[in-house]
Amino acid sequence: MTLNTMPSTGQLAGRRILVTGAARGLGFAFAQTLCQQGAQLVMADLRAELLNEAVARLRAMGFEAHGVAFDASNPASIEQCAQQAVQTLGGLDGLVNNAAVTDSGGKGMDDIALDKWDQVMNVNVRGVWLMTRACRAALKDSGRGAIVNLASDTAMWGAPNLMAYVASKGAVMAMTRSMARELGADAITINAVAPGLVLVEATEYVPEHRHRLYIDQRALQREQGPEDVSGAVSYLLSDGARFVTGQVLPVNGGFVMN
Ligand SMILES: NC(=O)C1=CN([C@@H]2O[C@H](COP(=O)(O)OP(=O)(O)OC[C@H]3O[C@@H](n4cnc5c(N)ncnc54)[C@H](O)[C@@H]3O)[C@@H](O)[C@H]2O)C=CC1
Ligand SMILES: Cc1ncc2c(c1O)C(=O)OC2
Repeated sequence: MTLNTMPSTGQLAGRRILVTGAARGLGFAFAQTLCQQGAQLVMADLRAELLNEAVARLRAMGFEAHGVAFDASNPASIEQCAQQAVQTLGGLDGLVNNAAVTDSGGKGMDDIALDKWDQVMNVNVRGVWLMTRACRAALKDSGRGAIVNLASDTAMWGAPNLMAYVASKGAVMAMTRSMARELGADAITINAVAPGLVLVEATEYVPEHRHRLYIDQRALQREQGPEDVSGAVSYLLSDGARFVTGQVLPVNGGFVMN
């Protein structure tokens, strides 16, 4: 029995959207919300097994979701993933560049390993560029293409012991602005969402005092969950945001403000 079958009235009704890093955490929450808003999805991730479970969960709710395993650090794999998404969905109206290496080791800047730095940059920065490029033609064909990149408010306040990650998310914000001016020619919007510290599997390791610091400094003094972010992503992919591009939207309960 499915209560949620194919809404035709949501703000994303009929939109074909690729969400990367959708096997768990924020990406999975986005996938669920976008489906609830009427979208058809390809969910892509490195963790194939976890991805299959995630796709099965959404399908069991009556949604149209497909899984594609890929590695965002591998240019050929990105190209293949984009092609498969376009083929599976019969075109593409939206892209959420959510996949990222979020564990940059928790080390101070003196101790970041060179290969960790390279991995963070290759996935979080180069991956966003290459996936956006790989999806560009299909998003142009859509006539209403929209892209959302995941930034982080750590890049705004300068979180310590996360320097590679912070640098990568600063790059995502800057790329979003530059790409917006190029993609405007194809009537494609591109924006970034910058969440604060969100309680998900990936941040379970974050010490209690860091969570406390975030909560105490927020205008809204409580923990942030993935469902606190998905509305912003859905909005930026929707027709209501058709004249919003090149922007970074902090979604953090009023921690850093811009
Ligand atoms: N959790 C948080 O507090 C915050 C997260 N963000 C951003 O939100 C997004 C999602 O974050 P989380 O759900 O916490 O992260 P996560 O660590 O669970 O990663 C998201 C997904 O990306 C996938 N992934 C990692 N490397 C990949 C690769 N090479 N190729 C393909 N997929 C890969 C993972 O398998 C995972 O399913 C990220 O861009 C992150 O930087 C931003 C601000 C706060
Ligand atoms: C350790 C840690 N602290 C704060 C944040 C993150 C994080 O991983 C993050 O991804 O966005 C905010």
